[in-house]
Amino acid sequence: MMARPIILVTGNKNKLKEFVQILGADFPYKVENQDIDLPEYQGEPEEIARAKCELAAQHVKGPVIVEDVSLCFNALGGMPGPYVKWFLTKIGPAGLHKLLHGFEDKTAYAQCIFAYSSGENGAKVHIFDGRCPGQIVEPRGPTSFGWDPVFQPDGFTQTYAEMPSETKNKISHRYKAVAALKEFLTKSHDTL
Ligand SMILES: O=c1[nH]c(=O)c2ncn([C@@H]3O[C@H](COP(=O)(O)OP(=O)(O)OP(=O)(O)O)[C@@H](O)[C@H]3O)c2[nH]1
Ligand SMILES: [Mg+2]
Repeated sequence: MMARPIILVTGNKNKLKEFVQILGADFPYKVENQDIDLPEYQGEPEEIARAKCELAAQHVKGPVIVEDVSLCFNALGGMPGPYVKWFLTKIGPAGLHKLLHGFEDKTAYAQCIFAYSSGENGAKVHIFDGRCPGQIVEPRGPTSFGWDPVFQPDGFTQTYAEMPSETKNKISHRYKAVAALKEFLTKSHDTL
């Protein structure tokens, strides 16, 4: 078994909390968090996650996981996408909803990409992509996590913010990506 813990590099406490809840107690590795502020490149979400993972591996010099999240509006060709953090800082959740004012199509998807590297020289970066389709609505519910109040997943009448965290964590973009990551790392358990 891998002797060293896997380091999840993120500065976002809400992401970390959900990651730990979703991962559960039956994960065969020890995971620790390091809050390293990594620069994020521009580009497609997968390229951003890959570059972030390579930088994290250089810092940690061991096994790392990074997460990059996008909120993609279909009417805007996928924007704000990976730049949603900056939109959120400047215009807040209500502003995100207003961006779609002139568009009939309010559909969107939340995308979570995990990238894993063993941290060895030249190691492959493995990508795990989880998506949840939904709609952008007027903000409803607690404002403790990002754009949760404006994202209503398909099949639900509540926004992510309004639903219990156990429900969000069973259907979310993050749930789907963590499930794929967990399956990969659990299967590799004897070889890593
Ligand atoms: O309402 C939300 N529900 C979620 O499930 C969720 N997951 C991420 N986010 C936000 O979307 C942006 C992604 O940017 P991001 O992936 O670069 O994250 P970050 O910079 O905060 O952390 P990190 O890069 O250190 O890991 C940031 O504003 C995050 O707060 C979410 N908001
Ligand atoms: Mg970030």
